[in-house]
Amino acid sequence: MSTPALQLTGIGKSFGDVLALRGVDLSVQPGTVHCILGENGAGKSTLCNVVYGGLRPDTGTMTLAGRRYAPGSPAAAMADGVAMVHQHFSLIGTMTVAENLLLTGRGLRLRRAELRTRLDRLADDYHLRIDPDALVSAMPIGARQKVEIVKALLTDPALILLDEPTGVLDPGEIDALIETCQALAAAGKAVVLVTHKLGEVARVADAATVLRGGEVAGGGRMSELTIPQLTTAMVGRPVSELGPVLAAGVGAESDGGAMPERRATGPVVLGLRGVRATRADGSVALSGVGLDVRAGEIVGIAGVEGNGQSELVAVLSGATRPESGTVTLGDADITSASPAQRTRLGLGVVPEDRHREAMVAELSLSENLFLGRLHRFRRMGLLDRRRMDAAAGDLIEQFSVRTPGPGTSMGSLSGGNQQKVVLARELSTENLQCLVAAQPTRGLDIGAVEFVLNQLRGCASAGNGVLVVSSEIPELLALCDRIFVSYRGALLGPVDTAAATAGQRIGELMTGTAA
Ligand SMILES: Nc1ncnc2c1ncn2[C@@H]1O[C@H](COP(=O)(O)OP(=O)(O)OP(=O)(O)O)[C@@H](O)[C@H]1O
Repeated sequence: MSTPALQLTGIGKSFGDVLALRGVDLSVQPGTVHCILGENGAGKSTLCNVVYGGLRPDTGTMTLAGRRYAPGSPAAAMADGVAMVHQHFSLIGTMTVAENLLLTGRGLRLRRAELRTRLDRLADDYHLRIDPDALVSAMPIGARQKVEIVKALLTDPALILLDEPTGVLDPGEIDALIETCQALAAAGKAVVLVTHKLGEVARVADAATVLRGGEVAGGGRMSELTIPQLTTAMVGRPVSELGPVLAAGVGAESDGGAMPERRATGPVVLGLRGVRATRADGSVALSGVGLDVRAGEIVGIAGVEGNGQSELVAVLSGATRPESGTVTLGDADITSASPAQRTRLGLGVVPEDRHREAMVAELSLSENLFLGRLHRFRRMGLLDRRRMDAAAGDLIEQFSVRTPGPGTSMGSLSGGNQQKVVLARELSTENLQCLVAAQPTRGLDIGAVEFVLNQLRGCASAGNGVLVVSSEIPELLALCDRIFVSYRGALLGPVDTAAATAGQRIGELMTGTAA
């Protein structure tokens, strides 16, 4: 075996009382893709940030290509040949791709013409073609992700860390990213890929390491490992106990039982009639959409990113006012209602961009759980924090949020745990009639995905309507009574989810190749 591109020995890192990493040993070979797996809060991002110089480890040592390595900052890590693509995007939306890259490349003294040559080379070598003149805010999420990767590669790193890059991508974009990772490894670079998706691990990893509670819980070369072994190390229980959707995802049998059967017999709780909306650039986002969601049913919306799904959720949440058409919740016309009024009327919304739209990083977990509902805990004008924290404690336990307690700041939770908090809040909306959930399982570990799917089923079984917008077709098929496909601002379908060909039919509608 050659000298490892990266070697970690006994790395430990705490945040106050939270031991995020304990005694982590890791060896990444050059020319390989090394996947890091683990439940939400297992320490994956912390590990990447330690290697990238954003965090200093409390214990342990690192070597890079055999040389002692202790970066004091990301700039120092970059100078040593390490690059990182973070979970959250860092591009400036009001600037073009080239402007963003030149800003990053300042330290490299890149000139505009030289940048174009470099971009052409990266496009050829790593399947990363991007339009330098495109305005970032107008680009779909998958294209922005590519720009983030290009930005990281401009320094020609020997080691590149990708922290959950595929969470926001659709299947076609994931295929492209996998090709990029393989091309990077073929060029001799070491790629560290954090992911929750075991299908990707099976396709792309040469080696894998599982973190659990900040410790290495398993891993090795993929030629000597199976996906069910990795899953067991990750969740700490046998794969046979996973539910059917997830077991299928890891290629295992399950005794998790059949899907519950439900009938859509209730009244319409959420209704859209002739809803039209346009984007900032004047293009049509929703072209007269009509949809009914009934009490007790789960309706799914699939679609390739950029076909109107995000705008549909924005219209439902009250973030965007439609140009024409109506939206009703139960008997109430909520077309012009504010987000807060919608919450009071019983609409729960889990937006796609939770980080920006659904949480306040500086506030505590408790405050985030009861945002807009603090009146419940007021007594004679004063906030009864003890009662609020106790109620938060119940939700934290119910949703297995990994945190020291309800007073912890929301921003210090791991990405997946932040998401669980938003779900917990919206599912516990008072007088809930309908829940709208955009990409509800994005960024969650497989145990948490199973939990969320069961919560959504439970929400419908309790007599609420549920509308799920997701790019995860197997999850939609396992969950929904009816599925529509969002295509160029219209809803196509519904697709009969009981039909054996449902998945194929959805794929055809998504890509516009349906007869
Ligand atoms: N800046 C911080 N301050 C306090 N605690 C932190 C901070 N960053 C991370 N943590 C804690 O360290 C632990 C590990 O978090 P980390 O983000 O590394 O997990 P992760 O495996 O990347 O999770 P996810 O899959 O949800 O993104 C968590 O308990 C998290 O709350």
